Amino acid sequence: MFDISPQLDCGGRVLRLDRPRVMGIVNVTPDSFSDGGAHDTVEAAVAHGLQLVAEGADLLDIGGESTRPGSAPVPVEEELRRVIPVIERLAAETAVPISIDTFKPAVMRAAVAAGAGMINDIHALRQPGALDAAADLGVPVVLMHMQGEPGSMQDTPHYHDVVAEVHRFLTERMFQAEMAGVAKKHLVIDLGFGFGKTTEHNMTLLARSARFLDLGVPMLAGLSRKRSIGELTGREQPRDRVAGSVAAHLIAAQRGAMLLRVHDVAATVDALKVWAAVDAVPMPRVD
Ligand SMILES: Nc1nc2ncc(COP(=O)(O)OP(=O)(O)O)nc2c(=O)[nH]1
Repeated sequence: MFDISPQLDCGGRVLRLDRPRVMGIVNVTPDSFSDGGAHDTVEAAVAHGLQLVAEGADLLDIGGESTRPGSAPVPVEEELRRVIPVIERLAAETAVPISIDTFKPAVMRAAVAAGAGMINDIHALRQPGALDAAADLGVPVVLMHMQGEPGSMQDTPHYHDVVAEVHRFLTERMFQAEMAGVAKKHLVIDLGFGFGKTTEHNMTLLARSARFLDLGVPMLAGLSRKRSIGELTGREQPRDRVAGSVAAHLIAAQRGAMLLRVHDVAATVDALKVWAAVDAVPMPRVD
């Protein structure tokens, strides 16, 4: 139906998109909303990344700056200090693609030089220099929708039609990326759950996420342990939101997401195995 690329070439490490793939989150931050401080040393972050691969993660997403609502910006030198040693070690010690979760061009460039094979940019390459960096680096890049800035995005999110507005934004960012020289085969889109959106906005986007398949590129879904899951389930603590997160990501996969960005890899991998077994059952013949 849509000629979505069957794989992503992540700096020589190929990620086949024959089934939904699990992106394990490694936050090397003191203040990430769900696991801040748990892995904020090189050793702890590397150990956590290796653990996620052992649990079945198909790729890892390394982040050095929390983007939770109300988060404070991190200087580029500090972000580099946090993530580069971790990327170097994980790129050497595991064979899965490594993604860098950053919107700073300097961090993108240093991370790819250190062994990252994908850029995950919550600002969709809108920072000065980011489009050129992505074009120069020639690796897949995730373009995510955000309304506003992390510091204030959850104050009063408002849309006339959230699906149409997010679709328009991603269409425009894809156009800008391709005009700057980023190959379409390297583009991934992300609806940006929780980034300037109420729970109602998030659930509307999740329900209609198949609407975005006409953009012709893989879609990433990131709902893991987020506030909306907490609101729907009554689970105050992010670590208690595993079941709700797995349910949301299974729905995202069923509606076309090919990359699932999660904290709880083992639970997500298990859920996808059950889904795959059911999905493999041939449709009844219609004579
Ligand atoms: N592409 C993409 N990247 C993201 N990066 C961070 C977070 C926020 O989650 P987390 O990393 O767990 O928390 P924090 O930003 O506090 O480190 N969510 C997304 C997302 O939904 N999509």
